[in-house]
Amino acid sequence: MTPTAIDTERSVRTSGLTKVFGEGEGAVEALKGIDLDIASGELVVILGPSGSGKTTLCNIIGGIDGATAGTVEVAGVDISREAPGRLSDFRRDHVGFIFQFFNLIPTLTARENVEMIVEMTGRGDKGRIAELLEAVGLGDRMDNFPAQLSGGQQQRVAVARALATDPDILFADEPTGALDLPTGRQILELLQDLNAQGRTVIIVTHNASVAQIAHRVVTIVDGRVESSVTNEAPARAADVTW
Ligand SMILES: Nc1ncnc2c1ncn2[C@@H]1O[C@H](COP(=O)(O)OP(=O)(O)OP(=O)(O)O)[C@@H](O)[C@H]1O
Repeated sequence: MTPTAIDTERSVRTSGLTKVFGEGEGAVEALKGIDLDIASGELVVILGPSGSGKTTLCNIIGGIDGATAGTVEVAGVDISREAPGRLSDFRRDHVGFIFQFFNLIPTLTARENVEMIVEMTGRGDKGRIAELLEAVGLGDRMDNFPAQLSGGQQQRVAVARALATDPDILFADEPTGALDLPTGRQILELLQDLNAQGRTVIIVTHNASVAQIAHRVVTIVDGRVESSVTNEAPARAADVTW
């Protein structure tokens, strides 16, 4: 599989993005003026050491958190000054999240975990849930609870759940962090396939090997973009090792 061609249409643009947590002496300036453009259909890996601001950046682009200063445009919408209610509409309509520890509801089956998102958001098609779970390789495990599934299988449920609302942009925060190498690699293959189908994919990680599959690697250090490097020949996820 070859990674998808990049559409020139812009998916994300941040300008002077700043985030300060807390006030006074205890204030932490997590982002110190981030200027970043991500094209529609790009697979971007955001790399950086622990505490550099990766998750904060992702949360603001994804509409989970607000900025202190600067602007954030996603899919043509300036979300930096949106009220919290409007931000949740934006998330529902445009964004899918995949987290390191899966964040599944333990008392719901794989199928019900995905169904819940469709019900909550009013987006997506309940009739497509079985198809989505099959597409992530869980056709025969749909009626299992999270505790009956391996870590990799749980992460697949999380991917299916993120896809259920048909988002424009998929965010994955350390999607391989809790997984062993073969299983983590399978999740990366899944993300690379979804990108090849045209979705913008943003992966946050401190695992430098994951960067090999990216069209572009953005390195964040101490709340600033240290570098943005285009990868002329992204690796196939199946070939990545760490
Ligand atoms: N809610 C918060 N309140 C106060 N400080 C915060 C909050 N969230 C993050 N921070 C601080 O902001 C800085 C950036 O944190 P962030 O989680 O974005 O880093 P990261 O690069 O994702 O780290 P990691 O790889 O460890 O997850 C850190 O100094 C962190 O302690």
